[in-house]
Amino acid sequence: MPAKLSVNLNAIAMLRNRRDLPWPDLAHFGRIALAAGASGLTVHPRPDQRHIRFSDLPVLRALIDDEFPEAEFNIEGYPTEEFLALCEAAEPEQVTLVPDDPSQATSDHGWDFAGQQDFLKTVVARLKGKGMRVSLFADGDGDAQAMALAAQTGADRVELYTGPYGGCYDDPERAAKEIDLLGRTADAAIARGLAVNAGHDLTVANLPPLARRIPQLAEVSIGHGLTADALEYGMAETVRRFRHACGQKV
Ligand SMILES: CC(=O)[C@@H](O)[C@H](O)COP(=O)(O)O
Ligand SMILES: NCC(=O)COP(=O)(O)O
Repeated sequence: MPAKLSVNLNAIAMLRNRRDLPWPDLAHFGRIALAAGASGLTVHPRPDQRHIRFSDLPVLRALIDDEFPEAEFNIEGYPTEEFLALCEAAEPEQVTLVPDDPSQATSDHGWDFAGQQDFLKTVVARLKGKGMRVSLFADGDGDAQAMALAAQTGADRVELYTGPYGGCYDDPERAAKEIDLLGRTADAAIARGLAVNAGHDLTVANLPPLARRIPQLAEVSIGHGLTADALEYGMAETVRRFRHACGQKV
């Protein structure tokens, strides 16, 4: 089965937050994404709310429940008490736990499954006890032992961190090495009974080779590259609309 696409709204939220105005409106763009066939919406609220605001969560939950009941809500983040309470209130179908520090610009590594084993076991059990699927952000470095430890936490899935692969956009040789490592990590995860998601810096160009190497890929969550493409493919029509608003003949 092809991988499902969950559209990450963080980049659109960051654009919105440049002004004290309600656009671009997250629910509006979430609706467009789901109406176009996306399987779900992903958000990664951070403690400073620099992109997703906590108040966005009930709005997006209601959008899915009221208009797209087949779709999934995926909330990503570091499991502080505040984050866990947000998840318990929004009841996403999936929570992706990410070991990011509030000072990080973006997520840039997976969990230390040995060092954080007890902590993860507790958090995974709490979320699963409330009916949420749990995925753990993981380095795609080919470490089979790490996948064994990830499975021992009780999680349902891992999300392979594809940032290093995404960074190889101009270096096909390095990209091939990264795909090999990601593929071996996925093989080890699947052998331990974990399903495999992937995300970070995925694009229309780099996704097909990854999906060929990992045919069991359950879901990809994509925000930055997808938002960049949305701007590109919508720019010409938008300029025409603004020229018309200027009074020009279009
Ligand atoms: C978990 C992860 O990989 C991230 O890609 C993240 O959710 C993206 O969010 P930002 O774009 O806000 O960094
Ligand atoms: N989990 C990864 C994600 O949601 C999106 O990451 P990116 O495409 O914005 O890099």
